[in-house]
Amino acid sequence: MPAPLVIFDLDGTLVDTAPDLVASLNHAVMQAGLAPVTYNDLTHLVGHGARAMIERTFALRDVALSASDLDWQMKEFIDFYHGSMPGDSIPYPGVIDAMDRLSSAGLTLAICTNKLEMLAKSLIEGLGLTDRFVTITGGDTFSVRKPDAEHLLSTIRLAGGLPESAVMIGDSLNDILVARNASVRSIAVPFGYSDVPIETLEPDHIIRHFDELNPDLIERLLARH
Ligand SMILES: O=C(O)COP(=O)(O)O
Ligand SMILES: [Mg+2]
Repeated sequence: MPAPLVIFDLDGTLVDTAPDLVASLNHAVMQAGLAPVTYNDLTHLVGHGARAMIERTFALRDVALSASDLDWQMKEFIDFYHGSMPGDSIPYPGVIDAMDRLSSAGLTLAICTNKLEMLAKSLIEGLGLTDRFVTITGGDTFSVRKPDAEHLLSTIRLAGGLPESAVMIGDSLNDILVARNASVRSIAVPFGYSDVPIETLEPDHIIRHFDELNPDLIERLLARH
């Protein structure tokens, strides 16, 4: 039986990336004449990767976006975001200690995010956290992304784990849905970028702070499987 595997979502779960996402998005869309977006807008824009975030921003402003404009916007967004990493993005309070507790107890850690894999890996590298994760997969790593079960199941396979001994931790609908679709236990956090109260997503468990994340909790959740 492989070691239990704890899989983190990235934006809004492991790292508070909102300031840099908003700044990079505005860097791109303001060049196209759009009014800047705010943190509150972000909860409705983030979740399906950069391309969807740009498309949703144009839709929010009721401005048409051609395929070539989208390519140009993507390049502006990615160059700005990547160029300023890690920027003002910081891991959420207590998450480093929580990862220490899990790793010390022999659990394995991975990341399953809808961010582009390259951006996710650069950010984690910039924060000095790369060595903590056995696998980091992004929205473009496979042909599908969260909430498609295969994104999570493939991440678990790459990490050498098993769905029945894995727990997914996330802040948004896609994270709880992908866990449910893959028959994997889920934990939700309330401090991320969900556009609805996380209780309504019906995760298996909710933690208010990473102080609550420990090997015992993971054991208990997996025992209920
Ligand atoms: O960047 C996004 O759109 C979503 O990223 P996440 O899956 O890490 O929350
Ligand atoms: Mg998230």
